Amino acid sequence: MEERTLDEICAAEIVDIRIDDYGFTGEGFVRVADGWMSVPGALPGELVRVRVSSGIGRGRRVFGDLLEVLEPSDARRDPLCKRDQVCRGCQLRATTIDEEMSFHVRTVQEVLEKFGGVPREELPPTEIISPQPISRGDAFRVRSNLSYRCLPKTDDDDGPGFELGLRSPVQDALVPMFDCPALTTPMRRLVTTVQQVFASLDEMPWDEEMAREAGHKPGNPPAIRSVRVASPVVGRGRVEVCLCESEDEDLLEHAVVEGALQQLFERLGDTLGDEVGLAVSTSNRRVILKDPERLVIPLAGLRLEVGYDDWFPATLAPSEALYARVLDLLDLQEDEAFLDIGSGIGTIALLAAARVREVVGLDINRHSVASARLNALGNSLADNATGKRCPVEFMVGGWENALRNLLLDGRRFDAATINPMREPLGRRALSYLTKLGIGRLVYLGPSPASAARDIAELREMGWQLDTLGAANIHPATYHTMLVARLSHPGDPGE
Ligand SMILES: C[S@@+](CC[C@H](N)C(=O)[O-])C[C@H]1O[C@@H](n2cnc3c(N)ncnc32)[C@H](O)[C@@H]1O
Repeated sequence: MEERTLDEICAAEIVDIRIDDYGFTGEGFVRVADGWMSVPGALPGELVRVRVSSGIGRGRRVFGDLLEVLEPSDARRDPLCKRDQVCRGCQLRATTIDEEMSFHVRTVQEVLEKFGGVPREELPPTEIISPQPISRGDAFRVRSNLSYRCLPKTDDDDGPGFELGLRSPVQDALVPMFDCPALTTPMRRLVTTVQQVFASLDEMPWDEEMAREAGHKPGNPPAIRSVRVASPVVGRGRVEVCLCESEDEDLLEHAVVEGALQQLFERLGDTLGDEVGLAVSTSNRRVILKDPERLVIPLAGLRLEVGYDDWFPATLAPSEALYARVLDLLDLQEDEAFLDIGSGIGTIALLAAARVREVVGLDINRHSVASARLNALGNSLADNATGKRCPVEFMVGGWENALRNLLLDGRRFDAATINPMREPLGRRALSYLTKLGIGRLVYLGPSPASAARDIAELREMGWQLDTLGAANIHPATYHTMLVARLSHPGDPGE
């Protein structure tokens, strides 16, 4: 606890301060006499020298930039990244693996106490779900969204004329990603190739700021907002050039046949290998410039095809560890029916199919449901022991409607998974679970706070929280996947 007030700290500009704790996003956190201070990159227990970098904001909080660690924590390690201080994409890169894991465990326990209404003494122990072994040098990310910026060219400047990378919260620059330690080797190679193609252009394409200044009018050159890159395997991947909004209805057609972008697409088309797809898109349209249109990712023994509109995991080995543990927790039996709620491209449903009698997946994204159906056809879903193929069905629908429709159709299930994005499902949707006969549930929550809110609702409906886990699916970052197994004794008369 820091005894100075926020006004005193702001007036001093540079302060030496002791970090109390972590904030929710992995930053160092200090309780001040009349508020809070957040210091990204500082660890609990450390004495650090900080430059105040913001005024007193909402919730009486100020931010500080870490200038020097005066007394380092035992949990501090070499971040193995030369851009750690300016990038901030990996908030836990300078901590030991043990510290990183205990951060995830704390996150899960804190949200359940705060938003889930579960007293600390009633929480089951929290297990860590992570690839084994994991080391500081492991890189896992197989997709990334790179912002684009055109740099003003001056006569005496022979720089590249553009930046492609992550927006830095610390400096006015994009952090290049070709040597990012979070990216897998296939990703680094593809990012390097894209970077080289941009560097070879005679003229740099417009960026978002140029488009904004020119007013998004028809006739203005199409401008690039970002470039999405994904590559799970060396030589296989896809590149999507995302354009800024414009009033030009034929923007995509113009982009492909005119000006600086035409050269970019031609060179990308010539340079990217046969198994790397290329597309150009605005927020509501996409043109495929080069096949393959679908990306194939090898995951947990499955061959999964992914369209441009599908969500798919950003990491492979950590996700495989997660899915393996989820299947264990479900404890599926061969005469059971299983429901995958938020099935995406079908991964959990297809993994469960080898163990049960019947599987249904549901998702609001019709593109993902189409991909999941394709993936059901493209993978062997037969039970190893009996050789019998389990019927797998995927349906399009929002949580509440889809669950109600299943109920109206007289469908019944024994076990389910829920894997939303970052929003809770809410009470009404969750109330259908027991009506559908579901007695065992594994909740995979990418937003631990939202998951905890749903768990609070479930507990009020008589569900019991059996086990808790913290999955480290984005190693070196603060992102925690909350994994909870719940069970319900069943409603008499249902
Ligand atoms: C994190 S992804 C999970 C995908 C899948 N379980 C997997 O592991 O590959 C979350 C999924 O929830 C779906 N979703 C989001 N909101 C939804 C809603 N209201 N109703 C149904 N599905 C929804 C998204 O389309 C997305 O595919």
